[in-house]
Amino acid sequence: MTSFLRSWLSSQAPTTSADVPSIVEASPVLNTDDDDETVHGGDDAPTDDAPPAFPSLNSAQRVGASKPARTDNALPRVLTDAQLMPPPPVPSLASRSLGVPAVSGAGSLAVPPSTHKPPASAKRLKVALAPGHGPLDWANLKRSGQDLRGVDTLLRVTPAMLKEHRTREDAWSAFNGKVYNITPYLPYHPGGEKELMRVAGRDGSKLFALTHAWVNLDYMLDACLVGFLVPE
Ligand code: HEM
Repeated sequence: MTSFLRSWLSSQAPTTSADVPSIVEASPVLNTDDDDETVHGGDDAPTDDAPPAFPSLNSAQRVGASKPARTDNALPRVLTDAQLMPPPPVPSLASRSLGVPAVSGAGSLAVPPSTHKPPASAKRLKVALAPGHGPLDWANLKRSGQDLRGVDTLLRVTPAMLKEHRTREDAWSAFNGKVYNITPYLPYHPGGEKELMRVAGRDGSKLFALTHAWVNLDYMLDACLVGFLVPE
């Protein structure tokens, strides 16, 4: 196209300087020639404001647009069962692995390791109480109004008097200045009769405090109070 214009201009008769160049209306120029010459501005550029062809005539967009487009009326293709992806297998409980390796790192959802370890010293052991001899049964016995003291009135008990009551059928013991008849409580003691009989006929305050100071002895044996420990 450019070479054609040049040859055309040179073939024209020379003009005088007085000649007024005429403005030629040019239509948008589309570079459809086979040659690779391009027009980018310069004297040969089109002088009007017509936009270039868009998309370009040889663009991929125009090529794609030549394909038949789907109309709105076209129904979507329904896939058959064979064409669909098969569903995942149903997880069976039997195939689940229970031996999941434990993750010990922080933030893990794994069950933390058990802290229920047996105590280092197995000195204090509870015994199996006979049926009907649980803590509630003892509480019910105390409320029953049954005489658990074995005495008519509260006594002043000396250590010598205390020493005389040291059999299973007649056991007294002193705890923190108070003397109790421990015989009724023997079958209810969670630590067993044998342990409790260790303090029969004597002051058991020290042993009691060493064993289970948190036990509310005064409340548990209030119905068994015999008297108060006094010096000889
Ligand atoms: C008459 C006074 C006593 C009362 C009222 C009494 C009461 C109790 C109670 C309520 C328990 C259960 C504690 C618990 O579950 O935490 C217990 C346990 C026990 N008591 Fe006594 N006790 C007495 C005296 C003694 C004495 C003098 C000994 C002697 C060595 C003793 C040895 C034990 C032992 C070994 C246990 C079981 C272990 C344990 O609870 O961990 N108790 N006693």
